[in-house]
This record gives sequence, structure tokens and C-alpha cells, in this order.
Amino acid sequence: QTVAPVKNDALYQALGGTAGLKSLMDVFVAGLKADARIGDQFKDTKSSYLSEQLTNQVCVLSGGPCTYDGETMKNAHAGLKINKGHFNALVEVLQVSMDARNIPFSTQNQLLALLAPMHRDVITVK
Ligand code: HEM
Repeated sequence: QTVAPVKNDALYQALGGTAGLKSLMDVFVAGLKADARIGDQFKDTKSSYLSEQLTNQVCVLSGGPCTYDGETMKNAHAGLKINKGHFNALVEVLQVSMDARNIPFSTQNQLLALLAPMHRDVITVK
């Protein structure tokens, strides 16, 4: 008999579930495209596609009932010439987006802590 592990979806719930995440990612992607520092890097990006991928990715990461079928972070960002400044700018846009969605600071920090280690796969240039 297979016993399913108990999954902690507290962060997923705090982020408003799938609908809350989708709203957040719509705001986030719009913010990325509008950002003076990194907007150019998203100029050919289809907003609805990236929002969907981010929603699924963060849903899975936060314990939600989703599937992420996108690229690995390494493959998705290979060749994009992303540096530390770009990465920090993206994090800032995410923070502003979370503020706009009234996500509590402690919840924001929990999400950022899950994303922070991805810098190793995303940042490829000095
Ligand atoms: C923790 C940080 C990051 C996360 C979690 C993240 C997540 C993602 C995801 C899920 C995708 C879609 C992958 C797919 O197509 O299957 C993606 C694509 C992409 N990311 Fe990131 N990313 C991060 C950082 C960055 C940074 C710093 C930049 C540049 C400033 C960036 C630029 C892009 C671009 C240009 C694409 C391609 C979008 C397209 O399909 O047009 N990412 N990222």
C-alpha cells in the first residue's frame, strides 16, 4: 500500500492559491516588461505564456497541486546573459508586485527564500 505524504501547502494558501498566484504573476510579468533595467530582455516574451509558467512553477514550489512542465532554470536562461544586477532587478519587481497584491511581508520572504537559490542557474555572466 502506498501512503501519500502529507503535503504542507501553507505558503501556497498564503499566496492565494492558484488564482492568487495567477493574479500575482500577471502583475509581475507586466512589471518586468515595463522595467527600465530588464524590460528589454522580455520584449519578445508572450506575457500570458510566462505568467502561466511562473504560476505553475511557484504553485509547485509552494506546495500547491500543480504541475510545472516548463524548461529547467538552467535551460530557460542559458544564453540570455543575465548578471547579478538583472537578477536583483527581477527580485525587486517581484517585491513591488507582491506589495501591490497585499501579500504579507513574511509570506513574501518565504517565496523569495525559495527563489533565491535559483541564482546559480539563472546568472550566467559577471
Ligand atoms: C528566481 C529567478 C527567476 C525565475 C524563478 C525565473 C523563471 C522563469 C520561468 C519559469 C521561465 C519559463 C521557462 C519556460 O519557457 O519553460 C523563464 C523564462 C525566461 N526568463 Fe526567467 N526566471 C528568473 C530570473 C530571470 C531573470 C533575472 C531574467 C532576466 C532579467 C529572466 C529572463 C527570462 C526570459 C527572457 C525568459 C524567456 C521568456 C520567453 O519565453 O519569452 N529570468 N524564467
